[in-house]
Amino acid sequence: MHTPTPPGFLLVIDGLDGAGKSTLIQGLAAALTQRECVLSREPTYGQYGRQLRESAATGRLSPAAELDLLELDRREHVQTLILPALARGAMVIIDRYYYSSVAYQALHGSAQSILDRFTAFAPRPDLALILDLPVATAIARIQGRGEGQNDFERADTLNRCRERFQWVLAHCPETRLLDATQDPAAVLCEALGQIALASVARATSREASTSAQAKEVAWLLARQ
Ligand SMILES: Nc1ncnc2c1ncn2[C@@H]1O[C@H](COP(=O)(O)OP(=O)(O)OP(=O)(O)O)[C@@H](O)[C@H]1O
Ligand SMILES: Cc1cn([C@H]2C[C@H](O)[C@@H](COP(=O)(O)O)O2)c(=O)[nH]c1=O
Repeated sequence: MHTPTPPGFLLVIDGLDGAGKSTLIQGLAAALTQRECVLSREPTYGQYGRQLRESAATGRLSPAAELDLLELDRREHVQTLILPALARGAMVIIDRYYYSSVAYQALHGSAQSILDRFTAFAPRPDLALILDLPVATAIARIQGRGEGQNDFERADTLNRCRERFQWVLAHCPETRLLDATQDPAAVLCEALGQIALASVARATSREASTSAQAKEVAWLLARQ
């Protein structure tokens, strides 16, 4: 006898500022109509996330304070939105996750230690697509939106972040590189293909993944 279908599917879209994450997520939400889709982003618009967003415009916090606020924000996000949505079987699509912390905050510390800090309480995605593109292209897109660049969006910072995303791709098996220089329709098509592959992989290892993810969700819920 089969165990029940695993609950939920956690999809993360991550990458540099201006890579096209929001554009891709809009396309995915329009295409993925078969099941409940919950869209979210980090930093969130909760109390801690708003403080982080304000600091990007008004002056960066110390690295330690930034990491502490990110942890508070992510813990609240996991507890109030991500785990409940996964538990009821939704597809949760997040614009940025702990890969961004490794990319941006690891400028001040080891990538592995930051990854360990967040994987200790935040569920591992079923699939994380890292949108990759040259920094000059990302900056041109940011400028094309008619916005100024904030402190996170300078070329030297973004070059180091791009290298850290390569580290993430090499160390996190659920991540896949997506060539973000393609036109938006091609990016969407490739993303849908990756989601289909990840869904099939889960369906074929149904019993193992059921117990693994269901246990992880239950364990994380119990610890909140
Ligand atoms: N594949 C693409 N090709 C060309 N332009 C794109 C592509 N995807 C998005 N854009 C454009 O690039 C700009 C940045 O896109 P978008 O806001 O989706 O990026 P983002 O990764 O969400 O950025 P941020 O992290 O800064 O919020 C927008 O003007 C968007 O229309
Ligand atoms: C999750 C997360 C985000 N950041 C930074 C990266 C971006 O510059 C901003 C968010 O801007 P967006 O336009 O809403 O994508 O926050 C970070 O430094 N660390 C993180 O973990």
